[in-house]
Amino acid sequence: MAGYTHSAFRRLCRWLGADRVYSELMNATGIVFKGIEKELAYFTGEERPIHLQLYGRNPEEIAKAAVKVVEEYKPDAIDINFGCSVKKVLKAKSAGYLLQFPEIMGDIVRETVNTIKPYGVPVTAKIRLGFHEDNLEKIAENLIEAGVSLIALHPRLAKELFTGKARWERIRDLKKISPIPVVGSGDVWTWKDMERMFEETGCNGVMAGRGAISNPWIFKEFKEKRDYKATFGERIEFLLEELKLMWEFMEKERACKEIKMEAVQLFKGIRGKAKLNEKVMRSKSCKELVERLEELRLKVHE
Ligand SMILES: Cc1cc2nc3c(=O)[nH]c(=O)nc-3n(C[C@H](O)[C@H](O)[C@H](O)COP(=O)(O)O)c2cc1C
Repeated sequence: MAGYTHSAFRRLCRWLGADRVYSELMNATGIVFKGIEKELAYFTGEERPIHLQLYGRNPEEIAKAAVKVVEEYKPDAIDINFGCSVKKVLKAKSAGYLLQFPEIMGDIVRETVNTIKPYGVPVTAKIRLGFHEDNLEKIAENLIEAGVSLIALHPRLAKELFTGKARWERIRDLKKISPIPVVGSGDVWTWKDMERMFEETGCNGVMAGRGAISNPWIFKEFKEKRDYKATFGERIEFLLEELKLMWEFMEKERACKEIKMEAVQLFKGIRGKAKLNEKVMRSKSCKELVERLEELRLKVHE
């Protein structure tokens, strides 16, 4: 998930029980013309299996970007994003915009599958139901015919963004017609939602999105089949650990800015979150941020 699920966060999720992870989406045009952004593509062996995710508009360009990424990073799969519907990508007529054109989606997958075949890396896709209207069957047919290996479905329309409810029954419909694995996404807030999605849809995998950002312990909960409310101290430890891991591949001050977004998410379930957010957000330098987090950690242990 853009802005959150870099290598550091993914490693922590794997340690907490996630079975596989996806990178943030990366722009194929940027990769072809400017090179790969290390902060987005970087991962360690502990994260495997990992899908590195691309988005774009032009089949040849996406295939070219895929070759670059595969040669340099050797991911377990290349995923193509056809779901993102933020203004910037829609303006570029890419990602979620393409849900209106299932044939082009098929062309993109076919070109990428054929181009990276010699490397033995599968191509997967992340989709929504359609753009203005639900076009799932047509989209799935084109992707499957083009050789996609797995489809992850967030069953909302692109124009709906995150409004309304994810229509899980459409994950079940896709599963019924699909000869390849189907992963369900959408409104998975607790480990019980994960269980329910498996049961109600018959899907092969469940993808935790926003629920994992505010509660990465969701994976541990699912594995252990029990509620686990992480303490305040554990949340602070998580942030300090994440920051330390981020410094491996991200400039120090930048990492400190980025981690603040995750802090806000992790403090959601905590009493006195407004004060905490202020304390963390107001820190003006990396040094100050770390000092404040360390201080909060000590308070817990007092
Ligand atoms: C801030 C944010 C960033 C996201 N970035 C990505 C992304 O880079 N790639 C992707 O496939 N999905 C992305 N998603 C969509 C999620 O993967 C997921 O499909 C969606 O949030 C629905 O699941 P949820 O209700 O469990 O969050 C993003 C969602 C959010 C809220």
